[in-house]
Amino acid sequence: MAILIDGKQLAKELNEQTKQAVLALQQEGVTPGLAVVIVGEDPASQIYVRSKRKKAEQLGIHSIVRELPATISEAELIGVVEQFNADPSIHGILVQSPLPKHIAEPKVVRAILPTKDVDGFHPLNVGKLYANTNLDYPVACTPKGIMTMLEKYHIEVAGKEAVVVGRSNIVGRPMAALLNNADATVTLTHRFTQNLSDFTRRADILVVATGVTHLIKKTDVKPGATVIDVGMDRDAEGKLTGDVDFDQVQEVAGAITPVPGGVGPMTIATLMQQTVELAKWSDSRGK
Ligand SMILES: Nc1nc2c(c(=O)[nH]1)N[C@@H](CN(C=O)c1ccc(C(=O)N[C@@H](CCC(=O)O)C(=O)O)cc1)CN2
Repeated sequence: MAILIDGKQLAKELNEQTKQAVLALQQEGVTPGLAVVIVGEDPASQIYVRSKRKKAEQLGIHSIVRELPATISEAELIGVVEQFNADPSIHGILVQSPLPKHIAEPKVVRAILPTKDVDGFHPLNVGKLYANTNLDYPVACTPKGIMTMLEKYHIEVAGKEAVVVGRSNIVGRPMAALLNNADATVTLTHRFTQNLSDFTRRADILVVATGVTHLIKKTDVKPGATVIDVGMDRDAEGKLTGDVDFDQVQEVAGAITPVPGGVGPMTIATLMQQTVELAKWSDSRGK
């Protein structure tokens, strides 16, 4: 039976550390500030944004949520981002994804100042991640949170074979880069990968982020592997579930994350951690 990687508990611990870091910064006269922009009324996005606001408030982070109508133009949305770029009380800005179809998400992301890009999606920060520089820069929160989970559970990465399923800009691509930077041998698979199972069965660390309910079964997993499920799917009864068939896979995996209570809570905790880091870095630059 696999070890359960408890994201809820880890997030609690990380949030406590963040709370202490906020207090320390406040003693230096800096209150970290987070601006969250949400466009339209996607119910899941509204839940995530509400959780971000609530967590920021609990940790003493100044937070602004800007709710905009689905009809807003790309130029108007970029205008809102630019206002936050110029606001010295804001250290981290994020635009909740997905955006309505008429708005080009990459254009909006490029409008965020790289030094306030708390999601780590700006091409400059993505470039730093791929270049594996030792500079301070933000990284996409879900993969960064997963690296924290691996570290906290003492799961070795260097020299291991890691397979990432799904190549989104939010999870798959930055996840592969982080694992590569941590000296794993990484394979990034996607919807055109033939014989997916041939790859997943080689993985010591398997990260699955596809949005396909229960894509990964027991026979797709190497015995003893660490399995990280980033899926946020609904089953036939509307119950939240993942991309991994948890009941089956836990019988063979060495360690596994549940859904809910795995990666999700760590995404928000990492966002808070990174808001504080951006505030620290901006303070050290004298801005
Ligand atoms: N700008 C961004 N947009 C999106 C991101 C992101 O990192 N930046 N990630 C996802 C959504 N997301 C955060 O924004 C997110 C998803 C899920 C959870 C979470 O805690 N899930 C819970 C279950 C919640 C539920 O019951 O519905 C869990 O897994 O336990 C947090 C954040 C896409 N958009």
